[in-house]
Amino acid sequence: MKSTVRGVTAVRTAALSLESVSRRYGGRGGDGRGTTALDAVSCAVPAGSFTAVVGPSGSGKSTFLLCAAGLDRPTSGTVRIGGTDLGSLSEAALTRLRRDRVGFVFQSHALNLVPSLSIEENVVLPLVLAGADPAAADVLGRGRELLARVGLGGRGQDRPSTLSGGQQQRVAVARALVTGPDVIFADEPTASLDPDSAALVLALLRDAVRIDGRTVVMVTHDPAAADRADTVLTMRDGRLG
Ligand SMILES: Nc1ncnc2c1ncn2[C@@H]1O[C@H](COP(=O)(O)OP(=O)(O)OP(=O)(O)O)[C@@H](O)[C@H]1O
Repeated sequence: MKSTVRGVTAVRTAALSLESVSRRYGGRGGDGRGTTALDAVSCAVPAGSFTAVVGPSGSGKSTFLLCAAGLDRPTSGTVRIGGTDLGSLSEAALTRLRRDRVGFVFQSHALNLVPSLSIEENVVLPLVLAGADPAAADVLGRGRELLARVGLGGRGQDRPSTLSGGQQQRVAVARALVTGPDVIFADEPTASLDPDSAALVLALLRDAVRIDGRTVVMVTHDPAAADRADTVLTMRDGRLG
């Protein structure tokens, strides 16, 4: 099945699609009593692409990410991840979808990792939460493979606090990849990093797309980060412009 979104013919296999998604806070919006943070936003993100979402402060980027990732429910409209309509899911099913089919990299490296777990345990946490045995050879192997991939092969037994901010963000990217998700959402993943660490994190996200065929959607204020994307979506006053 095909549908037309913003004048672009989008196949149903888009990794992520939004159809006329609105999110209003605290009132009806447009009448001075509330805020329309997202205003009938439609877009289709093809599988295997890297999309940056940019725009001025308050334009709705975070709200876009929260709704697109199933962390918040839109007031109206439809969000699909891998063809699944998030609005049709119960809270429990939505939680499972976020765990199994979505990866997250947040802005603050301090918030990304669980301090009491080793780095390797952090990487495989989504698998363990889904019921995998943390001691199983394939789980351990996957964790080690991904840590080697992000250049931290020897650090698996260490705690996150022993790593630099940039190294912690690289662990967060490894964890975001561990389930082979439909979409990886990254919210300002380079905001707290020096330029060299930021470049490394962006290269890893780029490789996730180029090598693994993953789909990355990244909110950023950083022009250098947006430059690495295939597509740049610009938000203004809750709309894509
Ligand atoms: N929980 C909330 N309750 C009420 N209003 C909100 C809420 N979250 C966001 N808003 C409002 O929605 C609009 C869009 O906010 P949002 O955080 O999505 O913008 P942003 O582009 O991510 O901004 P920034 O770049 O500063 O992080 C703003 O007017 C904001 O004040």
